[in-house]
Amino acid sequence: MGVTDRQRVVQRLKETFAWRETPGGIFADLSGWWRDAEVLRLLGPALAGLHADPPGTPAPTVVAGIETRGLVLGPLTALHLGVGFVEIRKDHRTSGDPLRRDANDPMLRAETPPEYQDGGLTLVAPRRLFGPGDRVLLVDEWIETGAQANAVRRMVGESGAEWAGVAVIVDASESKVGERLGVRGLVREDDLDETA
Ligand SMILES: O=P(O)(O)OC[C@H]1O[C@H](OP(=O)(O)OP(=O)(O)O)[C@H](O)[C@@H]1O
Repeated sequence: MGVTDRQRVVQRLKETFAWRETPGGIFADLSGWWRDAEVLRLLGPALAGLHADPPGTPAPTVVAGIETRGLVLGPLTALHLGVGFVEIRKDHRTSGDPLRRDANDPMLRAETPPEYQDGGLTLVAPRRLFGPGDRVLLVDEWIETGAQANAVRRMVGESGAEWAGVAVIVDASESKVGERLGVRGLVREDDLDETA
């Protein structure tokens, strides 16, 4: 992706983003991003390109994405990299899925801290989907505390695969979290003008 395309997608991301005031507080409304054909066309290459920094960084062999938005952005990025995609599920949302309860298909599991999102989250993925020899790039729309990305990194480590970092649209992480997890973002949260 050329510099111009990267600048263009960042511009469109800002233009189609909205902070919405609700009775529960101010929330980021990302629906304008997915509705915009140009954002959708440019996001995969833009997220894939983040990982090539610094130049010479070995390419990922697989992309992973956490539900919900990672299931959209991960495949867009994987398509551009020419690799496959692994869905990382939230365990409490998979309780009705018999495939997640198959003893012959063991799961990698990792928990966030218990105070995260009022009680903690357990992330799961089938163990057979990545392992030694793989470099796993996590793709997401937003990173803040890094709790979910850190849980995925532990799953990747347990599998024997290598961690290739996180490519994200909005990096709202503290610098020490970003450095520890290898986060690269298209925009910082501060770039999303509150008055947009
Ligand atoms: O850096 P962190 O503090 O871990 O936060 C970032 C995570 O939070 C959001 O997921 P969320 O659980 O809100 O996804 P949802 O759309 O499924 O509710 C986002 O997609 C990241 O996965």
